[in-house]
Amino acid sequence: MSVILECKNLTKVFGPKTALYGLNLSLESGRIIGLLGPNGSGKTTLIKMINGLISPTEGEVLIDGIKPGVDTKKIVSYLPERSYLNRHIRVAQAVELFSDFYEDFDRGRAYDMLARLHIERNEKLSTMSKGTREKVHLVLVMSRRARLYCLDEPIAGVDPAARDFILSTIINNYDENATILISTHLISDIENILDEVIFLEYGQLRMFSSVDDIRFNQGKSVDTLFREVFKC
Ligand SMILES: Nc1ncnc2c1ncn2[C@@H]1O[C@H](COP(=O)(O)OP(=O)(O)OP(=O)(O)O)[C@@H](O)[C@H]1O
Repeated sequence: MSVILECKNLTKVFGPKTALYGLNLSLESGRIIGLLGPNGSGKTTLIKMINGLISPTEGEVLIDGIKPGVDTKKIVSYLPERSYLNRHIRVAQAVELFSDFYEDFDRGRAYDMLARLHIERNEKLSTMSKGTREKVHLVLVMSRRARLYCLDEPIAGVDPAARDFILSTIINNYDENATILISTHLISDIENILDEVIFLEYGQLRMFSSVDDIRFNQGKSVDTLFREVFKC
């Protein structure tokens, strides 16, 4: 398996706050990885640096061996914490936008997922509920044939019944050689699809483990372990 993401001494300082301290991490292709940690532990900061939205203060992040930039945007599909889609457009226009923007976008895949979620092509984003708008953005992001997907809280606003559907859509639609990095607080909803988990604490790597190791060697669910490790 090849390494798709590498963080070397990755550090981000915002004024008096250090959001990430010398993070060293190496993620292999073909895995679904949960990026977990309490509020303020650095998850979004890491995802933003992978996507080149903010630059490291020290150290570096490499995607398939290269620094974030135009070339990495071709292989990384990113779902931000808050949707940037223009609310005045319709679903079909959002699909066209992604299709024009990304060579790896699969329109058929997007329309298939939208139909299964009962989302009409003609509907305006402004008239949708927040959760439905989030589903549209996730569908667009997952309809790319990317090498690395970075999903920042993908199911936070989605009802529990739709969560299962969305998670199965995620696993059924991604190429087996791709990697998915998912930041979430909804651990019990998501842990069944994860291969590995990263626990961040105060901007540092507290643990990086396979889910099988947590289940079989420690005899716990990831959710239970998280609650024990980060007990307030
Ligand atoms: N633009 C910024 N300016 C100043 N401080 C920031 C900025 N962005 C993040 N931080 C700080 O960096 C730390 C990490 O924030 P980050 O958003 O990465 O955490 P998180 O793990 O994603 O949290 P949550 O689970 O609440 O979304 C926090 O202390 C936060 O206040």
